[in-house]
Amino acid sequence: MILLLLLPTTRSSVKFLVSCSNQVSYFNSSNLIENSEMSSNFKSIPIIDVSPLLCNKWGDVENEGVSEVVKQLDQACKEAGFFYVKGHGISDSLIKEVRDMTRKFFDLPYDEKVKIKMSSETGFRGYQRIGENVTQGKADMHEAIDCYREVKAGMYGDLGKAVEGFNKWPDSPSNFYSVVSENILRGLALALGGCPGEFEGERAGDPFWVMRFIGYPGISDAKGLEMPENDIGCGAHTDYGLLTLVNQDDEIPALQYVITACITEFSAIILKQFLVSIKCVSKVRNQAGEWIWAVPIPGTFVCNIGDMLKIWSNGLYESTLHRVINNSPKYRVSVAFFYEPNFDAVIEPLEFCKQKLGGIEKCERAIYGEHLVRKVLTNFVA
Ligand SMILES: N=C(N)NCCCC[C@H](N)C(=O)O
Ligand SMILES: O=C(O)CCC(=O)C(=O)O
Ligand SMILES: [Fe+2]
Repeated sequence: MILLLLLPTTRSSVKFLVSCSNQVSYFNSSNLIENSEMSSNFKSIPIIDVSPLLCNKWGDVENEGVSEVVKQLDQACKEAGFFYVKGHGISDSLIKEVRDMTRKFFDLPYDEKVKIKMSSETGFRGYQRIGENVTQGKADMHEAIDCYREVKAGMYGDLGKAVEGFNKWPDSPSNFYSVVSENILRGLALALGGCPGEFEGERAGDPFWVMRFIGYPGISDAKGLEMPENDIGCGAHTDYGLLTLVNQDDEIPALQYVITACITEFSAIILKQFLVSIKCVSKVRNQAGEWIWAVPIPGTFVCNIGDMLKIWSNGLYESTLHRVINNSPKYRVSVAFFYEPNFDAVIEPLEFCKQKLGGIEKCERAIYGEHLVRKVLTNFVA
């Protein structure tokens, strides 16, 4: 399958995205013309076929297919910071059905939607209106339904009180997503140099999963494509747990990541000049990063690492900064599944990850539930 998309990014430049069977590549038109050595500014985002992880019985980790995926996962986490997942075994029709039912819900009149309103009384489960979620001090242009692993009263003591409650939405798709996530995590455990079961038991044997059904309004026709990119669907953030799988609408590029390592092949000066030349400076997060569109590839999930895997890996894997901007006139839906540690798990750099960095502990310890509750309590307008 070859898919070619032209994305208008700024007035003076167009980004080409080419997706073929195992990678998405992008390059910038202005640079292409000036630079005959195309390879130096050509980067690719891997599409990883995780099927060997899903059919593995995990007794035999020497399996050739598994080693190959593990290598790809390791490279993707160290270089791009996110990747596409295919070969996950979830049918195209189910993936689409989940988005369709989400779209149907958001199509309902506000009075209907608000019947399953999220509040502190529901343990932050349920519907939140456009602008209710706040990121970096700004109201986000999205509405959503949040579901969490259900928590009975008293289950996690005082810390768990904020998230006690039951879901306001059927949680059945979470079972499928859990199986895929669990197996990708086994691959990541191997990639880091541990055993496949590293994140089971007390660490993430009872994952505090989260599922968000999200809707992003399109820009109105009157504004057109010249609208400045300030209507942010979801501001720049990292995810909180282990790994995230995003089921995003086909044909609407809106999710963007910062690539942290890939760009080290350019010198920072050349990169800066290049970004100035395409008037892209405001999008730059740091010297080594630019915003990259994670264009939708039907049948895949976009996967990124969260804050807790960053700590467990001692910073070998970064929790990748990302944001959502829906510049299209169409309403966009996505369903994000977050595979997280146990609510009460203590997270500190794993010994074998510390060894890889000369025995130095690069990340501070955390308790997952504390991290989550801190986020949840500050994520919404009063
Ligand atoms: N990982 C999760 N649950 N994502 C929810 C949206 C992230 C944005 C949130 N306001 C924030 O600032 O984190
Ligand atoms: O809608 C998306 O593509 C991503 C959503 C996201 O990043 C989040 O909810 O944490
Ligand atoms: Fe996110």
